[in-house]
Amino acid sequence: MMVAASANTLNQVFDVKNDAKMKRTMRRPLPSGRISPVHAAMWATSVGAAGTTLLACKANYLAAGLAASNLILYAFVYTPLKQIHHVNTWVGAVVGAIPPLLGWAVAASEVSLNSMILPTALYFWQLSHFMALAYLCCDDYVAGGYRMLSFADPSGKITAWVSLRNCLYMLPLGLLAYKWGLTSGWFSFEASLLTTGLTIGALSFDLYCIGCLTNETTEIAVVLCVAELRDDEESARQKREHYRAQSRPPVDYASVAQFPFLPVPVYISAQAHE
Ligand SMILES: CC(C)=CCC/C(C)=C/CC/C(C)=C/COP(=O)(O)OP(=O)(O)O
Repeated sequence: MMVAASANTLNQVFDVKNDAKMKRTMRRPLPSGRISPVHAAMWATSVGAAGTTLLACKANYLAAGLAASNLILYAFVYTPLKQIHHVNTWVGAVVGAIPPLLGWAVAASEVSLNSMILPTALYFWQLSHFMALAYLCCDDYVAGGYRMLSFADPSGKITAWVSLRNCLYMLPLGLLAYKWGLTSGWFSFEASLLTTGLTIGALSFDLYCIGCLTNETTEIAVVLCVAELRDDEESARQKREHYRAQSRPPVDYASVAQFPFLPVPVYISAQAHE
C-alpha cells in the first residue's frame, strides 16, 4: 500500500499541469492547489522508501524488488508515455496487474505460473476499463494532452473491439483457476458469470459503435470510416462530435447505464461547486 501510494502520488506530481486541464482530475489536491508539488514529492519519496524497506526486511527481497520496479514502471515509464503514445494503456495495465503478484510473492516467497491468474485477469480488465474511459472522456483526455487510442477512432469501433477482445480473454480464467486447483467450483462459476456479464457489456459497446444499436445510417458509418483513415486529430474530433450528434443510442441504454464498466463521471461546474 505504501509503495502504491508513493507511485500514485508521483504520478500526480508529474501530471499536475495536465490534470489541471481535465474535468475528471482538476479537483484533485495537486491541480486544485490544496497540496503543493514539493510537499507531495517529499511524502511520495518517504512513503515509497519506507514501504520498500519494510517489504525487504519483513517479507522478502522478491516482494521489495517487485514493488520498487512497479513504482519505476508507473511513475517513470507509464506516466511520461501517456503524453507520447497510446501504447501507454498497455503499459499501465501491466502496472495495475502487479499488486496481486506482489501479494503472492510476500506469502509464498516465489512467483509461479499459478500466481499469474489474478494479474492476468486484472491486465485484461484494465484494458477494457481504460478503453471505455478513453472513449467516454475522449475530449477530456485530449484537453489534458494525453494520447489515447480513441483519439484517432471517432466512431469508437477500434476502441470497442479492443475492449471486447480483452473481455473475451478473461472468460476462461475462472475455469483455469479451478482446473489448477486454486479455487472452488463455485468461484469458477461466479467468475464465469461476471466475465460473461462484462463481455455482454463490451459487445453492446461494440454493436453501438458499429451502428447496430443506433439510428445512424450505414452511409454515415462508411463516410466516417474513410475519414478516420486520413484525418488529423482536430478533424477527428469534429467527426467524433458529428458522429455522436448523428447517432443516438437507444434511450434506455443511454439513460440507465451509459456503459456497464463504470459510472460516467459527473462533472460539477466550478460555479455549482461554490
Ligand atoms: C506497488 C505499486 C507501485 C503498485 C501500483 C498500483 C497502481 C497504483 C496501479 C494503477 C495503474 C494505473 C495504470 C493507473 C492509472 O493511472 P493514470 O495516471 O492513467 O490515472 P489518472 O488519469 O486517473 O491520473
